[in-house]
Amino acid sequence: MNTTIIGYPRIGNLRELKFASEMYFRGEITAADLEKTAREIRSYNLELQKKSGLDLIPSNDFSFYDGVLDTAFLLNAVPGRYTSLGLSKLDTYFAAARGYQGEKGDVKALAMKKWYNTNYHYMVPEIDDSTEIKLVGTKPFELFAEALESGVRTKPVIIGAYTFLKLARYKGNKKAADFISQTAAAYSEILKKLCGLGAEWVQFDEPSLVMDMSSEDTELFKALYEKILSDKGGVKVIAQTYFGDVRDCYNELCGLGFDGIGLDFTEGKKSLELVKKNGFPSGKALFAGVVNGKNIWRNNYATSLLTLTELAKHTEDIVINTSCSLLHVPCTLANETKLEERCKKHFAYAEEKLTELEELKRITASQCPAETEEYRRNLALHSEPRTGGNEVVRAKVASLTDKDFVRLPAFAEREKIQKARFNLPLFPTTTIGSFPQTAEVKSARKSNRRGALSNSDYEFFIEKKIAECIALQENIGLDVLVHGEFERNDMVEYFGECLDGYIFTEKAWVQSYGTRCVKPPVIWGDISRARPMTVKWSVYAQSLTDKPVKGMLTGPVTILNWSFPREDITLKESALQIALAIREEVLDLEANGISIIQVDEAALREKLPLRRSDWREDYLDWAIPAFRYVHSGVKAETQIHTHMCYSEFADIIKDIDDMDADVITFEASRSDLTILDVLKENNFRTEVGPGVYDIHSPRVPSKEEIKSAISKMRERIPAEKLWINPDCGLKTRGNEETVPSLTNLVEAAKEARNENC
Ligand SMILES: CN1c2c(nc(N)[nH]c2=O)NC[C@@H]1CNc1ccc(C(=O)N[C@@H](CCC(=O)N[C@@H](CCC(=O)N[C@@H](CCC(=O)O)C(=O)O)C(=O)O)C(=O)O)cc1
Ligand SMILES: N[C@@H](CCS)C(=O)O
Ligand SMILES: [Zn+2]
Repeated sequence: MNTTIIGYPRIGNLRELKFASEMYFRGEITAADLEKTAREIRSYNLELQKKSGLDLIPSNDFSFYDGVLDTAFLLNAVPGRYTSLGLSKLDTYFAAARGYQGEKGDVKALAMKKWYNTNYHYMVPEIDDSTEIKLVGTKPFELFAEALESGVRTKPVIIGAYTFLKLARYKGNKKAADFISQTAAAYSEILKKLCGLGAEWVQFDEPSLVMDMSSEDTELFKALYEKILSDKGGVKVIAQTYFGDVRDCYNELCGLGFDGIGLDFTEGKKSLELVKKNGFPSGKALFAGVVNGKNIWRNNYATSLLTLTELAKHTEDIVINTSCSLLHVPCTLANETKLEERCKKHFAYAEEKLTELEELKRITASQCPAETEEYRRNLALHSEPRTGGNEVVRAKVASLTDKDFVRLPAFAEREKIQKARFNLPLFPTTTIGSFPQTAEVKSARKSNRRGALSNSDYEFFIEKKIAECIALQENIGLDVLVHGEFERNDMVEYFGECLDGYIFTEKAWVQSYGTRCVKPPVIWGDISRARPMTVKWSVYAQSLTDKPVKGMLTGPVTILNWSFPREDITLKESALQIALAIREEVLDLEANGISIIQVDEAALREKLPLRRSDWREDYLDWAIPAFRYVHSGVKAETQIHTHMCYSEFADIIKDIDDMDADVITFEASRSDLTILDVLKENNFRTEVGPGVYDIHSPRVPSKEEIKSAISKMRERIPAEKLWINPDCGLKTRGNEETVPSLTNLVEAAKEARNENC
């Protein structure tokens, strides 16, 4: 059996691409400097994969921002508002990714959405009636040629035609089906060009095939590939799926002219069953995703071997693969200098997963796989008992009953009590929590970690930042304040560091979007709250002002979803353990005089199963109760907020209402406020603050722009339920953007208030 991977992380072992790109954005380096860093990362990754013995190495998995955006540029699906700015190719690309505000114009970024069930985000291509899809880009060809020059005939990786058309947003009357001919022609041309350059295999990523598919979807998929594959020249094409199984189109997939089919045997609940029941077409290669591309635990060779052995009964041509791109795991364990060996030996990041593939290859090639050294070592590792059990926590979770998940009195009564208590103006203004994590804040934290800044000096520094933040918000005139989250490196990692049962890493960075990375903490054992985590900071902030300051927590589902989870207990069990800990913190904040508490569930939607039939049992039936448990013990007059960003909420809007928060703030501005109609249609009960401007872009929104967003909101949301706030936290912004943006926001809210009188 040969080996391959679907893609490798592109940020660099020490986030070199992030730092170079951000320097480029600040005008500190040239485009050529940035390109040089990019080339170095690609070359390093190529050599590493070559050395690991990987048989088929991907190319074009590199991106300056996002692979879907790259595909839009490749296919000429770029709105005129970016191309007409008259910027360089690279700057036009970044304008679409981040928005542009400068001497050449003022344009918002493309919408950004969660990439299936991951914490990676892609840029949503926009297609209108005048879009002409055709091959205009050169990146896959250049990167193939670059690798070939280094002696590697790579497997170019491109987002597939079906997935591309499914992910695009259609702004005119035309729909995906109207673009079949153009798109197929462009993809055929890509294949011909790659073939001409000497490619043997090309991988088309088609994760949309693991979603529920209507008959129209199947038709679209077939129509595209019947055309594309009818004219592919000598190159072999893989349809690479991931994040689930292809139960709705397995037969169509097998019936089309692909040379390879990539299936996910980690998350694909029915992948093995599909092959066993339907067989696998002869003459095609099965790319078997058995090494988990999303989690950091060492592969269990016994389990993988079992799958591969089963598959071998149906096909001789198996390529051992990862379950998805390694984009979703950190680069290398080599930089984890502080992780205890007893833990580290259970971990495999991207680089170590390459070794796992090589070992699996050796094991499967052996006459007696179970006798091989690699297999035995792996078996011993997986047989070792883990420490970290907490019987008290387990017993508490086991003893929860229905009434623990119900907050009383009911929403309507609480709403009245809270209106009287807070006496806020119409359209109260607030922010989502974080204020700019400036270089000053990051470097103070870094000094503290290194021991150069004492704990007391660091705490003094954080207090100073909180005081500045409260004064700033009072000056601007916001109604409900926040402490600014300066003490946090990240809204999940911070809690991981405070909770027992977690371990955290040093350099395990994973790309979240563009240049932004996260370092997910690892759930090692049972979770419990060792000590108060946020009370000190919230109480200090509240002591500085008469306005309410929101206590700021991350909810259990988000903490779980943005951590590397355990695989030895269920997600539900971990979520409830975390919920116990966060509930203790909520009650502690309340007992210490904090009257409004925000529990962020930014990632609630993220791990919603991709197939509707799995939604309730596999997820919502425990995720919504986990949140409800966190706040069911607070008094009626304590106001509970929650916040969500970067997801489609429409189809779970009733479940979101059922979280029973008093107020929810949503990401909305990058999605053109489409959520508003859904709120209206569903008679949404929770008070709501749909974001009035996009914080992930450096643009400063004008007062008029914010007023226009508020007007749209007022048409659909009862005035007494509407809050005014940005889309998400301000941590990625600078003060120079934050202050004018919030000033405009408060002015716009005031004007709207006056108009309402
Ligand atoms: C809100 N979002 C979040 C998601 N996931 C999370 N886990 N957290 C989130 O907030 N998903 C959806 C959205 C959008 N996604 C993101 C993801 C990441 C960021 C972000 O701002 N990331 C920062 C890193 C944050 C962090 O951990 N900072 C640390 C370390 C800082 C650092 O890099 N230090 C350097 C030196 C820096 C210097 O002084 O120059 C070093 O140690 O070498 C910290 O602050 O201590 C990023 O920069 O990528 C936002 C939204
Ligand atoms: N309170 C967090 C939520 C981000 S989703 C913040 O403001 O950064
Ligand atoms: Zn957010």
